[in-house]
Amino acid sequence: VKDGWFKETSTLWPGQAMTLEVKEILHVEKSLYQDVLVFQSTSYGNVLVLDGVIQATERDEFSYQEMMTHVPMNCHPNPKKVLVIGGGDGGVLREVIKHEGVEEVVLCEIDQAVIRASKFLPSMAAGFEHPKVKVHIGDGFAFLEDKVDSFDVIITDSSDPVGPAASLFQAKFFELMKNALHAGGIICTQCECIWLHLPIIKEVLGFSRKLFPRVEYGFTTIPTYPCGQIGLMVCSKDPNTSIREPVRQWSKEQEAKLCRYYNTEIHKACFVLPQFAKAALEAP
Ligand SMILES: NCCCN[C@H]1CC[C@H](N)CC1
Repeated sequence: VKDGWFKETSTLWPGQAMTLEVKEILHVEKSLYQDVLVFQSTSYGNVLVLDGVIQATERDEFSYQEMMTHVPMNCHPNPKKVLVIGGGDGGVLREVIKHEGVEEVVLCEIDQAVIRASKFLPSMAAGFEHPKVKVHIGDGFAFLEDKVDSFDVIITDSSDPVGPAASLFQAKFFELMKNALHAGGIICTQCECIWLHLPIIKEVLGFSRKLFPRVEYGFTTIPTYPCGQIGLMVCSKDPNTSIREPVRQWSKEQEAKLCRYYNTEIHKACFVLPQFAKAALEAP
């Protein structure tokens, strides 16, 4: 933090940086895996930063958490068992339990320090309170090694492929997720940005298309992520899952009560890509 401003730089977005004005530093910790920072910003609420990269701000996190959760969940007819890999800030958990049919959601987070830091973003940490939630501290890779036919939906809410989350962007991990899914199971993974990472996205789509009969790539808008948007890749084991069309939807009133970003129209719209991305990413 310099002159009261936090600057987000990364080799993953060379030559550009998001800066947020800092009101107060709330928490600094060096965990076993990464540097953890929480600060109160002047305009985006409290901000969670891992290894210098913005993970969530109170003002705009709902865009990412809602889309990463409700797009896959509403593609499944009756999701009961849900697994979240990563997501130690609690945001996705908070969204998953909005689906009443869910019986259990397991969170597998490698770094306990992230869960501790999430207490500084109470609207997200609230996700941990629910009786349906079970927390496992460990590596998602190792956790999935002995899981077969266990989950209806798996959401990989990871940081970027540099550091602790690097292994979550490799083909082997997607094989593990596929094996851990029930028949008809659906995965959703954080899948970077079309303005910055077309090669990474292309690679992930490539091996996913070999593993799953249905693969779709979409994005959501979120001011404090690089280039103001982040992608999500949704895959289904069932070739008949449309993914672009939800099989479940809330009423307009329910939607208004439960969500600030997600709705049925934006579920469909998020998969509409601009020409440069469509050309680069469409199946060969
Ligand atoms: N649950 C926190 C979200 C983690 N995903 C982010 C995607 C964009 C990245 N630059 C940083 C992590």
